[in-house]
Amino acid sequence: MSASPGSRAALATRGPAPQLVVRSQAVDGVSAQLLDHLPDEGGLAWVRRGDGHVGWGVAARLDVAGSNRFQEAMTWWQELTSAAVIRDEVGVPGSGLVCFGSFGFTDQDPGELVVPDVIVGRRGDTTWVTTVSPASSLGAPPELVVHEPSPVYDVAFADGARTGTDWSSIVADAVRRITAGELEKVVLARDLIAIAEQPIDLRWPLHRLATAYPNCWTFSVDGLIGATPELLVRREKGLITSRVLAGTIRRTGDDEHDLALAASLARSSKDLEEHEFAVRSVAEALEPHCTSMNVPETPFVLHLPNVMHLATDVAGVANNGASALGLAAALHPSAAVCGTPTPVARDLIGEIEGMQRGRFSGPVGWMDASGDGEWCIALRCGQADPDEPRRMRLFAGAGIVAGSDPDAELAETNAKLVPMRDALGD
Ligand SMILES: C=C(O[C@H]1C=CC=C(C(=O)O)[C@@H]1O)C(=O)O
Repeated sequence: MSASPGSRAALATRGPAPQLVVRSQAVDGVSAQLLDHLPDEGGLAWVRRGDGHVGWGVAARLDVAGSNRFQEAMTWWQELTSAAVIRDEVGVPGSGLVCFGSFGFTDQDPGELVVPDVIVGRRGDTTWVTTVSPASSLGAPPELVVHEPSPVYDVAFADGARTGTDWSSIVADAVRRITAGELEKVVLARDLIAIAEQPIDLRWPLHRLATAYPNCWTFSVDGLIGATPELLVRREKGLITSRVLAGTIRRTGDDEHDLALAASLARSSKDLEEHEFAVRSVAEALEPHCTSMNVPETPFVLHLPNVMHLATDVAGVANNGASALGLAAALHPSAAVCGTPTPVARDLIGEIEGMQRGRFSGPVGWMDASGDGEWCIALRCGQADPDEPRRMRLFAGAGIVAGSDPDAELAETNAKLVPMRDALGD
């Protein structure tokens, strides 16, 4: 599966939203994994523990950038869904009309919403197919075929915008500026370039990510693929949830030692401080949208195969009609990917990080016609190069506070790059 170079400009929808006819039907006897159904071009995916949905084709698409991007996307989706004729015979989250989407970290980084022609979804024992067609040409549900991805061989990795040593020195600079009182926390990121012998079939790393990181959300949207552990926001039937992560320790592979490390993470004042900034930013952004909110006082330790994180699950009851995307817009950028205070951290990132993040650390997810959906933060991910299909940019960042050690932060970003490196066969 390639990223369909050039699709961004060619398929951009700027005029009135098209009128779509949508039908979701349950299908029996489908035992293949959702990702197995992805064709070799332009597939979309959102999978966790075998559930989720995959899609292909483009029934409608909006490309957005600029300070009004979230509002533009919401208006487009509102118009598209109100004009659509939807026959949903399944009635579970993800059936009916859905779009996949991703947004840049900054206003200038482009993002998109995509409605596929075909969506295959699964929730527990229910598997369904959704077809989306223009009103004039109602399509029949396709035969579900299993496709084999091509293995990725001989991947070489090279520094991206900065060497590790240079990146550590900008972390040291950030620590000085935090100590001087300019700000409290900033999240700094770096990139790594992966170059394979042959064009990269994105389905290969996607399968490996979904297998190795079943508790993460494995995604593919327009050439951005990854397995993220951080749920920015889910809205489902009036319930709003968010999983906030910040504060990290590497795993060693020795279970007993890792348990001791988890205990030290839970006591680390530097990590607890870093985590607290992130929780506060999420709680403050969600508060106007919730009647009652549960924000646990103490984080738990989330164990992933490569790292452990301090984690807090925030929950609330929606008190207004804000869609999942509206909530994601209110939350982005949280202090898990930007810092505190947000504007100062954002400026510092622009000043010293030395690279364009693109859609890394922006919202990535999906939404249905009622506005329910899930938006995660695009972490542990890579961006396929639209001009060179053998190449991907991989990303990782780390939260910097007054007590941060630049070498330890560099090691942390290396641990966060492991999922994508392994998925590409390193
Ligand atoms: C910015 C990243 O992680 C964020 C999410 C979890 C833990 C983080 C940390 O401990 O620094 C970061 O805030 C990344 O994975 O690239």
